[in-house]
Amino acid sequence: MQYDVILPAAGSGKRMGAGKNKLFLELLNKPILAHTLTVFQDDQACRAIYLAIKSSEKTEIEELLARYSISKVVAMPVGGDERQYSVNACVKQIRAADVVLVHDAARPFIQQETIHKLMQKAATHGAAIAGVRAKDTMKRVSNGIIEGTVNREDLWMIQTPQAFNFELLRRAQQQAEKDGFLGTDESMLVERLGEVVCMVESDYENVKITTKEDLLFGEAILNRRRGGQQNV
Ligand SMILES: Nc1ccn([C@@H]2O[C@H](COP(=O)(O)OP(=O)(O)OP(=O)(O)O)[C@@H](O)[C@H]2O)c(=O)n1
Ligand SMILES: C[C@](O)(CO)[C@H](O)COP(=O)(O)O
Repeated sequence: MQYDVILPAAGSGKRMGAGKNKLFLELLNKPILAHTLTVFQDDQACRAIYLAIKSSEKTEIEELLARYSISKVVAMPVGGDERQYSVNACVKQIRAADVVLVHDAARPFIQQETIHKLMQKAATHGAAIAGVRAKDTMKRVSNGIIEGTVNREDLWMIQTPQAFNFELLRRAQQQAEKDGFLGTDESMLVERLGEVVCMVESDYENVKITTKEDLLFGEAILNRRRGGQQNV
């Protein structure tokens, strides 16, 4: 079984505060984007990569693909002002596919085991997303006042990849576009169609590099993996 992957990489990295797209920041002397691309380049189950980019970064990304021998990128559409629009720009480039994964390019630590579980679940159930159980108590707050505590037993922190039967993903994106609906992940677009979305437990290392603290965590993860240290 194979899958195609959409990697939205057209963000601005505002919360990182680096003054540039955070995906060009390096972890152990390799750009975050290169780390993420390498995961899918090295996965024999990955047939093709669709990469949403900023038009101003096209040359830099082409140089990065050459430097890291990334040959599976088949399209680099220009992304939109919102993550959802960047993903949709890639969806519109795909003529036909069975299972398509959507994965934040800012999540370089995804493990192949999780990817393959998602691919298989989406093939049989239509939609499956990665996540981990909430570790902190979650509360609703209004104007600085606690309104209530959410039952943590049912709460998951959602990640990517999010895997879909391609026709379902395309239909969900088309309906959201028609309705002017903007979500924060692809699962929301499928949920609003009334379709079932399955949860696949990922791991706490699959963080999205968002603020500068995540860079410290990320380098620690890579050092541990390179050192082969399991229980650190
Ligand atoms: N208009 C956008 C916004 C985000 N992304 C991508 O979606 C992923 C997750 O988005 P996020 O972590 O929010 O990245 P940024 O939007 O760059 O960060 P910020 O919100 O801090 O600006 C990233 O790989 C980012 O490049 C994208 O392709 N197009
Ligand atoms: C898709 C996502 O990574 C799931 O947690 C998250 O919603 C992306 O949010 P962002 O603000 O676009 O980074």
